[in-house]
Amino acid sequence: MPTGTPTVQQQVDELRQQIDDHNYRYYVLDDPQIPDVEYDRLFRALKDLELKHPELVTPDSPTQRVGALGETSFDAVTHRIPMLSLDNVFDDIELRDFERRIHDRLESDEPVEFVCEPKLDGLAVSLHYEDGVLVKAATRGDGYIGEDITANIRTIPSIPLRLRGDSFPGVVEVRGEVYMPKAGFEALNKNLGNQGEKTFVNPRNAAAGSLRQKNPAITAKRPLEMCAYSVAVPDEGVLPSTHWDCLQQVREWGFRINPEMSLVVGADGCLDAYNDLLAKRGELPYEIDGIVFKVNRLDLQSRLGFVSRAPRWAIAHKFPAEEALTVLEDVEFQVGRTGAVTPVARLKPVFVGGVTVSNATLHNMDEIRRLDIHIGDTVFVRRAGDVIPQVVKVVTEQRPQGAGEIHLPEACPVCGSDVLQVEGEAVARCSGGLFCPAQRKEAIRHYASRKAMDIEGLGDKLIDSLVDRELVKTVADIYRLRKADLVGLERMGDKSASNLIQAIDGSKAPELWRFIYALGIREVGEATAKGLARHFGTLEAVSEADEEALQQVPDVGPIVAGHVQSFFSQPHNQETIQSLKDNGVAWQQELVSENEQPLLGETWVLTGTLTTMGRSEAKDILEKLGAKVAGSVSSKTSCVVAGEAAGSKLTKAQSLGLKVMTEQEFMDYIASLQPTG
Ligand SMILES: NC(=O)c1ccc[n+]([C@@H]2O[C@H](COP(=O)([O-])OP(=O)(O)OC[C@H]3O[C@@H](n4cnc5c(N)ncnc54)[C@H](O)[C@@H]3O)[C@@H](O)[C@H]2O)c1
Ligand SMILES: [Zn+2]
Repeated sequence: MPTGTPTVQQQVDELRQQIDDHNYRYYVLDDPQIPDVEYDRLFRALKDLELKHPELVTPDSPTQRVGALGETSFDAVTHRIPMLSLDNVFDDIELRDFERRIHDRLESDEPVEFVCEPKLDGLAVSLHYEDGVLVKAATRGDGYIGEDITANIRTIPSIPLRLRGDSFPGVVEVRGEVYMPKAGFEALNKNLGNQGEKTFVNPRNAAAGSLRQKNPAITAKRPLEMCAYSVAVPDEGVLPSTHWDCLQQVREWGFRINPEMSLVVGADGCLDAYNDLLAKRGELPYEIDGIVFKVNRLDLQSRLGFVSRAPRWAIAHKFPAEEALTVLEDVEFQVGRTGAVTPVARLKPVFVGGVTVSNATLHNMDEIRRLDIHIGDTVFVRRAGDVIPQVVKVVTEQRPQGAGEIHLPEACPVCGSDVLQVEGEAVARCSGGLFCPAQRKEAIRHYASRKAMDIEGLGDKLIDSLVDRELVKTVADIYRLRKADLVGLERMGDKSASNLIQAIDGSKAPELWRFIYALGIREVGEATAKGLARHFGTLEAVSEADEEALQQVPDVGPIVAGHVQSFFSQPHNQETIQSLKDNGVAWQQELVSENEQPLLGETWVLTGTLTTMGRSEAKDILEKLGAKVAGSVSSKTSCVVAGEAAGSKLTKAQSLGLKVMTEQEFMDYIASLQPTG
């Protein structure tokens, strides 16, 4: 085999092979292996070679054909008029060339009027109506033969099954784009992701994949819409004489046409329309990949005619690509202000969506597994509008040998505390809580908040400055602040600094529940903090309690118990609590006061024989706790205590689905409401 530079023929063959493969994956499988920019590059390279060597052009070259048609489960439909593609321009020079070619062909310098239409990113369909009734719908296929997707098309609400009015010709073909709006695409992908299924790279592939389902019932559930952009009838004389007016006609028949269309004159008008639409791109509820300019007069269109795969009277001006190929160089884990540990992709910088992107979110470990992403992988990055760039696909075929697997770190990269992944929850979290610097600002805010330690004057901005200047690292540092540290920060004067020092001093003796709440233990809100304080009475007792003991507290289940335990098992947390004590923080021991009535407003019923205490004793206890004790069961009953040989009241309570306690459960419950020291 001769080595060295390949011959032109070899280069052409190689490009054709690649393009054919990509066409198949894109049009038939709806699963592209490269982003469009990469594909366009290959296509241009082939076109350029064929331009320089016209003798190498063959009729089956991808430059001479559109789309692709593979094995399909749909019936074939031959298009009466071929469904062609559009030629592209990528800048204003190429656009002016397009205009010049039109003037040359028409042998006239008279300004040409163009209809400007958003280039919806979906797939083209052809819809046939006979006597106003939809009889056949087809995909573009290879431009000559498409797939019969009538049953699927019928599920799309914006497509009329019957034309409106009575002014339509007997035979009508309407063409347009079926697409999936952005919101529907995101919801669909989220759903597919949750079910562990393969997601779509972009709305175009989602639309194509959804429309070409074997089972139309699935298509019916997909959020597809359609906009019409052309019409053909056997006798063209019955149509208006311009493209613009034809579209108005199609609208009257019941189709949606795109509201962003405009009518302009010359390449200058086209460029203005391009810039206007580009500026709107992010706000549109659907995705567009460019703008299409079409000569408005139909007589001029027929004089201009077609080249092999596209009309000469229309051109697509492409927008900057929103997807690009790059390499995942590393994955770092970031700790958010709530402790969420999220993987961030470090990418080889790539220009996409109008900016250079070098980071992308990977969301969580589930996403990493779903994408099957490894360090060193070639990936699709997508940046649509102002949305954070995302890795949407991995080209597994290009994975280098020894590509690194990605693991969730065991320790928080910021504070070293354990990282916990709770079962059933997608997000992993640093367990350092209050004492993880990444979470510090948020934690300090919480600590100082009104319901917690209630330190007046310690506001958000001041906390930012204190943490940024490293004057405060843990909450214990708050108590080491001096007036001199504060003056000058956030416009803090002498007086307000003194006030704050006083407020900090005044916060040193909180109720126990406030202190527990202030620690910011996950899922321990005000009510749970109160329950813990009341049940255990001291912080030591809370911190030493095992999960079983913790679950004795009302509303504390295994998850909250786990959070409490893991918080107190972290040495950092114990150190900071000690440091708070050393700095004079002394919470009050919890004492249930005589008139505290946790069961206020509740109605209880006692039934059957109680063995450890008499009924009246039980009634006394309940009433002291604030409950009313009633003699009969109703839907308003809060709880029924069923002693031995309980009878009809118990049966009734069960049939009403009321809360029922055995005597032992009742004893445990009232014990949990009373102080234990
Ligand atoms: N990534 C890949 O592997 C891969 C493979 C093949 C093709 N592609 C991409 O597909 C595109 C080429 O495909 P194509 O031949 O369908 O051409 P095209 O998408 O560039 O243009 C033609 C299509 O534009 C659509 N369109 C949207 N709005 C329109 C309007 N107002 N008027 C007329 N048409 C409108 C129609 O569906 C029409 O078929 C390129 O963007 C290419 O990058 C990508
Ligand atoms: Zn941490």
